[in-house]
This record gives sequence, structure tokens and C-alpha cells, in this order.
Amino acid sequence: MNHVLTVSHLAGRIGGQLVVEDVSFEVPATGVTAVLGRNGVGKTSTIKSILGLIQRTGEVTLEGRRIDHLPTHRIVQLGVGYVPEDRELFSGLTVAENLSLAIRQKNPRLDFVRELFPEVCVERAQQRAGTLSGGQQQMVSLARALINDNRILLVDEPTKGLAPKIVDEVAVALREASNTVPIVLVEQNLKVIDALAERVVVIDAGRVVHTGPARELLDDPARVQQLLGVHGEVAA
Ligand SMILES: Nc1ncnc2c1ncn2[C@@H]1O[C@H](COP(=O)(O)OP(=O)(O)OP(=O)(O)O)[C@@H](O)[C@H]1O
Repeated sequence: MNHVLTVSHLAGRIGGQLVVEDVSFEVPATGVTAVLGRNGVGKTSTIKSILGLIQRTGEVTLEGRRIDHLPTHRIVQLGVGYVPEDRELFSGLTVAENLSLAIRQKNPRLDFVRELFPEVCVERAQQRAGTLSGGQQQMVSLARALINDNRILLVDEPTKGLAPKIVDEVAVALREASNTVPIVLVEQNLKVIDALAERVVVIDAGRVVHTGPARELLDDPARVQQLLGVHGEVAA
């Protein structure tokens, strides 16, 4: 299979402490690959290790090219888009200003993000990002990553803390986005995983403990319970 990203024996440290122990997985060139696991097992740290945001060892390749020795800004320039868990918008700047600061290419995908998020990217373009709701801020954060032609997008818990209706909106946007770029999605919401992910990578205590088709895992509530410690039934 054609892989856009391969992660091999990745380890990551924060303040000298090993938080990612030994993570290996591959990301196909299309669709959504979900990274799952209980709280605190190292999902966010795995994403940050790939991006070089924390001290890391191991091998990471983007379309066959080693990127594990590069600084974060180079990795992003090569086309690894990042939507961080805490959104990290410039709260005092408008939506339009947040978007224009993110542009890295001559022909940004402005029409695409305006179509995907008309409320925030058109109607609220002149509103300060810090005055938007959590869901709206999440959409700006996604738009900021989608405005460039990335090779892959790393999206960390985009639905965390959002109301169910907004979760559905974010999921629809991510599905649209995944038709244009492969996505690695850290997500706890099984309904979102069910709606979006083709494959899952489950992490426990800094290591990969399961990989496979999302459907196979979601159809096995006992295994979901065992791996994630949550009830395996996906609510209707
Ligand atoms: N800045 C930090 N300083 C010290 N320890 C940290 C820091 N950030 C994370 N950790 C620790 O690293 C481990 C992995 O955290 P990480 O955020 O990667 O887990 P996670 O699986 O993404 O969790 P969650 O689902 O709760 O977001 C945890 O034990 C956490 O306490």
C-alpha cells in the first residue's frame, strides 16, 4: 500500500520523562486514520513527536523522506498540517487575520475553506477569534490548516468539549477535508470515529497495542472496552 507517513519506533520525552515509548504505524495516502487510547496514554505526545514539538527519537518518513531530524517549521513547510488540541488561535486578531497569517503558498485554498466554514470564514471573518464559541474557534483552527495544500493533516481531539450538534458539524467538515488530504485524527468520540475513520491505531502506555480497520474494532464492543476502557456500543 502507498503510505504518506510512516512512524517507526518513535519515542518522545517531556522534561526528560519518556511519554511516548515505542510507537510505530503507517498512514495510507487517503482517508482518516484515527489514533485512540485512554486519557494520558501519549496520543497528543505522539503527534507532537512527529512534528518535532517535543524531544524525540525514532524514524518518521513523509512520502519516503526522513523528517525526524528536521525542525518543526521545516516539517510544516514540507506539508504536515497541524490542528492542535487547544486550537492556538490569535485571540486578539480577526478570523480573516488568523487565516492570512497561516498562508504558506501563492494560491491559498480560500474558496475551499469559505465553502467548508461559511459562518466563521465569511460571516464572521471580521470578528476577533477570541470572541468566537469553542466550536467556531475549532472551525477556524481547521480552516487555518486547510488553507494550504498539505500532504497530511494531524488533527488533535477536534471535538473535545463541544456540544453534540457542533461535534456533528466538525465531523462533516473533517469528512469533506479528508477527501482532499489524508488525516491522522486523535479522537475519543467513538461516534466520530465510526463516521470518519477507515483505520485505527490504539495507544496504551506510550505503545501501539492495536492497529486495524475501524469497523472491525467498533464491531467488537468487548475489545473496545478492553482497549479503551469505554463502553463499545456506538450510540445511534
Ligand atoms: N507538558 C507536560 N509536562 C509533563 N508531563 C506531560 C506534559 N504533557 C503531557 N505530559 C504527560 O505525558 C503523558 C502523555 O500525555 P498526552 O497528552 O500525550 O496523552 P493523551 O493520550 O493525549 O491524553 P488525553 O487523551 O488526556 O489528551 C501523560 O502522562 C501526561 O501527564
